[in-house]
Amino acid sequence: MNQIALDIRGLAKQFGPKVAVDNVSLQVPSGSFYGLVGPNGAGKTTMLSMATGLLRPDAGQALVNGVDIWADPQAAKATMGVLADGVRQFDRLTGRQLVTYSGLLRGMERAEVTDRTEDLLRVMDLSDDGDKLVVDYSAGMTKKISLATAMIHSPKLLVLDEPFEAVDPVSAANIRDILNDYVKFGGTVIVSSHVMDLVQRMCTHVAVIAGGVLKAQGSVDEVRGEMTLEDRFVDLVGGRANNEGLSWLRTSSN
Ligand SMILES: Nc1ncnc2c1ncn2[C@@H]1O[C@H](COP(=O)(O)OP(=O)(O)OP(=O)(O)O)[C@@H](O)[C@H]1O
Repeated sequence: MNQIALDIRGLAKQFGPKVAVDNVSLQVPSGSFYGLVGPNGAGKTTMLSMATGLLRPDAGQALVNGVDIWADPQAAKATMGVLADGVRQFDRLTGRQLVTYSGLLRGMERAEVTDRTEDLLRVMDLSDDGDKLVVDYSAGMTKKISLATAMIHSPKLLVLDEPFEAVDPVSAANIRDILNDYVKFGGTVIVSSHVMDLVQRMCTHVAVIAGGVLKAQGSVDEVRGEMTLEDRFVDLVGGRANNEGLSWLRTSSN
C-alpha cells in the first residue's frame, strides 16, 4: 500500500500578476484525516483544484496514491472522490439521478449503484428530496448531494473543499460520523475548512497555507504545540493588527 495518499510536489499557479500558490509541497499520509486551513484567498481551492486534476498547474506535480494526476488522470481519479468548491453540478437532474449517474459513470454495476444511492440519500437526510431537481436544492442540500456523488465509488482518498459550509449541525454531525468511520476503515480524507475548532477536534493532521505559501504542516498536535489551533493559526497568519475598527459604525456616538 502507498504510504502517501496525496503527494503534492512544488505546485505553483499564477493568475496574471497574482501568485495564488507558490511552490507548495505537502504529504498527506494514507489513513489520515487531513485539514487544510488558511485565510480567505490563501490559495486552498487553487491548490486542491490542481491536485485533483481540475486546474492545470504552472509547475509541480501531484501524485494520488502514487499516480501522477496530470500524467494519468483516469487512473488517479479512479481512486479519488472530490467535492470541489464552486463547480456546477448537472443540476437539471434530481438528487437521486445525479448520484446514480455518478456511480454509473464510474463503471459500477447498476444494482450496486441503486443500493448505495439509497444509503447515501438516507445518511445525508435527503431521501424525501431525492426526486427533486438539484437546481431547486438549498446550498446545504447541494453540498450534501455533491458529497454523495464523491463517495459513491468508495474511493481510497476523499478531497473535500469546505464540506461543512452551509450544512446544518445535524447533517454536519452525520457527515463527520461517516468520515470518521471511513478513516477508521482505511480511507484518507483531506478537508479544507475555516473552522479551527472543528479541524482541531476532527483531524489528525493539518497544513496551514497563507498568501499561497505553506506556513506549517504536520500532526495537529505538532502544529498547534501548547496553543489552540485557532491561536496558532492567528500567530502564523497574522492579520489581527488592524483592530481600530470603523469609528463611523458606532452609531451610539453619532
Ligand atoms: N480563476 C482565477 N482568476 C484570477 N484569480 C484567481 C482565480 N482563482 C483564484 N484566484 C485568486 O487566487 C487567490 C487564491 O484563491 P483561492 O480561491 O485559491 O483561495 P482560498 O484559500 O480557497 O480562499 P477562500 O477561503 O476564500 O475560499 C485569490 O487571490 C484569488 O483571487
